[in-house]
Amino acid sequence: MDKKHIVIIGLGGVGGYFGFKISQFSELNNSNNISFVARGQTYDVIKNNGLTLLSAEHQNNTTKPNFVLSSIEEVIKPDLILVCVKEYDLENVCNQLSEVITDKTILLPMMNGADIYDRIRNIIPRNIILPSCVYVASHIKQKGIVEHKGKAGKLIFGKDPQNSSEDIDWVINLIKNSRIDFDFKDNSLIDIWTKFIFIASFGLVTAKHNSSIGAVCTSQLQKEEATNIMKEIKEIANRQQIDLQENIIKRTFEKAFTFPPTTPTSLQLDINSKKDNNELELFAGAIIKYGQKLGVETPFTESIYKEIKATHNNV
Ligand SMILES: NC(=O)C1=CN([C@@H]2O[C@H](COP(=O)(O)OP(=O)(O)OC[C@H]3O[C@@H](n4cnc5c(N)ncnc54)[C@H](OP(=O)(O)O)[C@@H]3O)[C@@H](O)[C@H]2O)C=CC1
Ligand SMILES: CC(C)(CO)C(=O)C(=O)O
Repeated sequence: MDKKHIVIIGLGGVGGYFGFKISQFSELNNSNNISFVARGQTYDVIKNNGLTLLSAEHQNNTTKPNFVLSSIEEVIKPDLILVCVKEYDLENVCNQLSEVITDKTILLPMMNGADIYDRIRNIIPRNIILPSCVYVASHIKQKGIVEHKGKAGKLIFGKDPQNSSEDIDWVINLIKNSRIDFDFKDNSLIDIWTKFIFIASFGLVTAKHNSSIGAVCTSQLQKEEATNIMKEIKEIANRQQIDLQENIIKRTFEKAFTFPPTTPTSLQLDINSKKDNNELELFAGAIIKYGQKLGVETPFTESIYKEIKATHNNV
């Protein structure tokens, strides 16, 4: 069988977890060519020491891919690209990717957000893009070293609505062989919005209070704030005929209870650690824009958006 060239862009929490599994499987079986694209210090560390994943799932916690590249320009004939960057880097990454992909390159974004497929499609009009969402609690411990906590990460991905008859069995097999917990759906839209309702509400509330997933489930105020945001997102989904479960809010809290209570969200970490960039626009900005477009009032999201902006100098 032909070896495939699989490229992972962004070796942070998500790329460092899912990309690690794909790379280590291919390394052990010599089954594919793997390239990691990392920048700055992350590039130096991975080039010299490989990528380290601290996780109860892996005794051997290092993987060395076939190639470590310091920029997307160096990517040659990729078959599959995992895009594992934060939303504020997405357009920059896609613009660079459009220069190196072939007609056959498949893109698998592993990101939060309800509009990721459309944003990639705006820049890359014809390739197969597999819409997805991921659940995993993992973060950069130090550059090139990723730490995973709690349950196994999960990937839910689906057919490209624009190219639904294309054969992507090899991608599904790759994910399966790499021992990634996954579901593959004909249509992954409901799953993407199910994740969005969870992460947008919990992300915004944990960011505002610098709290945790457990605190949003147990504090009366935080629970109420998250519920109000969820109601707005549910209405936005309804208007687009995305049939979220009737009891989605209750189910979302049940799902949240399955995380260790002290789990932070990535938005909370970024905002409260005063990083230069964060994904506030991916969550609050997107809800407000969808609301304006679809005629749905979003007062609770607007208010938390303003509060976070007013109280965090980095936003
Ligand atoms: N972490 C988590 O637990 C979860 C995160 N998500 C979502 O997944 C997405 C990715 O998040 P996460 O992995 O946490 O983000 P991280 O910030 O941990 O990692 C993103 C990485 O992408 C790198 N990067 C960005 N642009 C480029 C580029 N042009 N070339 C090479 N590397 C690049 C960044 O490099 P640098 O370090 O130099 O900035 C960074 O290392 C987000 O949408 C997030 O919301 C979803 C589920 C869980
Ligand atoms: C809550 C969590 C960890 C779940 O995957 C997440 O998606 C995030 O923090 O962005």
